[in-house]
Order: sequence, then C-alpha cells, then structure tokens
Amino acid sequence: MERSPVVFRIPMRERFRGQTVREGVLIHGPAGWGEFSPFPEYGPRECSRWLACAREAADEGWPVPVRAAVPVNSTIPAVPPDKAFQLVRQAGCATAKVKVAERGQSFAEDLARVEAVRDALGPSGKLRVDANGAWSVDEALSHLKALDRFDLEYAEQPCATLGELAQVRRRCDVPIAADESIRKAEDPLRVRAAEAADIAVVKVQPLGGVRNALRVVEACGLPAVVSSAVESSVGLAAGLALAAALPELPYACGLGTMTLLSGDVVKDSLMPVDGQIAVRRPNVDFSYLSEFEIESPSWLRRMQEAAS
Ligand SMILES: O=C(O)CCC(=O)c1ccccc1C(=O)O
Ligand SMILES: [Mg+2]
Repeated sequence: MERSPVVFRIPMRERFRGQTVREGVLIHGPAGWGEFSPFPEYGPRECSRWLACAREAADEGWPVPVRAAVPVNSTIPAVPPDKAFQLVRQAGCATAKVKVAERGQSFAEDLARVEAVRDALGPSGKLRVDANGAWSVDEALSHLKALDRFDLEYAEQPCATLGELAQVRRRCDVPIAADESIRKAEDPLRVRAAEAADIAVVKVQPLGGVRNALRVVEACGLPAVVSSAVESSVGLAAGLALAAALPELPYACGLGTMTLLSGDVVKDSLMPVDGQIAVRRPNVDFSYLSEFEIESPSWLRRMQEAAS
C-alpha cells in the first residue's frame, strides 16, 4: 500500500549554513521511501531535480553497489576551536572538512579552527576546508597559503565563479574542489572545460538522483566526492547508493552529516562508525518519524510546483 507524503522538521545540533532546522517531504512508492528536501533558496525549476531523486528512490530504487562501505569525513561547522576539536574527536573519522569564511567571522577565527582540527586529527589525518564561494581570488590565494601550514587535502569552492576558481587553481598548490559550481547536469563539463577544479563534489538531490549523478560523474571525468545536503537517513541513503555505485572513490565522502542533526526518521540511522558508513537502505520507523512530523501545506505545494 502506498502511503501519503509526510513533512518533517529536524532541529540541527549546530547552526549550519545559517540554518537551525532541516525540513523536507518523505514520499512513498513501490521501491520504498524517498526524500525531497531542497534548500529554502531554491525555486521550482531547480526543485524538479530534487524531486526526481525522491521519485527514483520511491519508484525504482538504485543500481547495484560495487562496495560495501563508504569512508566519510566529519563536517565541522564554523564553531569555536575547542568545539571543533571535540566534534572531530567524537566523529572518529580520519578526514575532516572544516567550514571557513563564515559571514561575520574573521580569518583569525578560521586559522584557529583549522589548527584545532589538525590537532584533533593528528598528522596522518586528512583536512579539507570549504569556503562556500566566499573569497575573492586574492583572498583565496593568501588564505589558502596560510592555512596550508596545517596541510590541506583540498579547498572546496574557495571562490564563487569558474573563472575565479581557475585563477586560484593555476596559482595555488592546494587542490581545488568545485561544489556550488556543480548543481546541474551540464555543470561538471563546464568545470572541466574551464580547468577550474581537480575534484567534483556531487550531491545526489540537485543532480536528479543516483542514475543521473552517475552519468554526470562519468561525463565529467574528474574524481568525485559525494556529499550530502544534510538529509535525514532516507535522503542520505541515496547519496550512499551513489557513492557505493561509483566505479572509483578515491576520497572520503561528505556523507557523515547525521551527526549534525538532533534526530532521525529511521531507527538504523546512517551514522558513521570508525570513519565509514556501511552501505544499506534503512526503512522509515513511524515511532521515530512521529517525533519530527509537521503539518505543512506550503511544503506539499512546493513539491507539487516542482512536479509541474
Ligand atoms: O561535505 C560535507 O562534509 C557535508 C555536506 C556539506 O558540507 C553541505 C551540506 C549542505 C549544503 C552545503 C554543503 C557544502 O558542502 O557546502
Ligand atoms: Mg561545499
């Protein structure tokens, strides 16, 4: 029997990207549950791809995995150094991704946070930073040079545009990953053509589901890092399925984000254990879901608009 869509709202443990809650719609179909949870700033045209991802989960399911576990990074929000240290230790991942260039914060705060994360990881850990496109070319060059004291694996989206990324990439030793520059199927080809990045960060919802994202990564030809949109475990399972189906997975993925949420809609939550997530698809548990279920005609309308 097919069930009606359910809207959820899960509070976050730390403020992340200026948000304190994560909301979305869970839809049910013959293959199971899917999640539609586009970020607030997205309009109906972009949301149609997010919906395609949820529909694939509900109607078809996903391709066969080629690996049984996916290594993940811890994701460290723009918190004070002592908190960052604690989050890295709690997560138990050998790779950490640290948010930098947060609005209203200074570069001294970034340096202190990254130093604390390096201390927590030890010398053999891998450390990447994510500026979410906030720096100019000159800022990126000087900040990355300073931060590379702590040995950076790569820098995610240091600047906003492809032209800027390409300039930074040419003039800087730290490898560059594109994230916000990859939200549509044609974007990875542009990133590659502009020689703007060494690595492609891919998120399964904006790329329209697992099968579409696999095609996009193949066409792009850059090594891929699958990252989440901070979904519940229902949405995260689609990202995990993508990471599990990619022919090559040379980097830890940004799928360890369940630690950022205060609860989940499944019992078997996709939390990282020893730095990895075992590939699986947990089922919605109604005793868990009921704690986060909300009435929201506007979310159902948003989903309808994405479908038309
Ligand atoms: O990549 C990760 O470690 C987790 C996912 C993440 O950081 C993220 C989650 C939601 C929206 C944007 C981003 C981002 O990478 O900028
Ligand atoms: Mg990013």
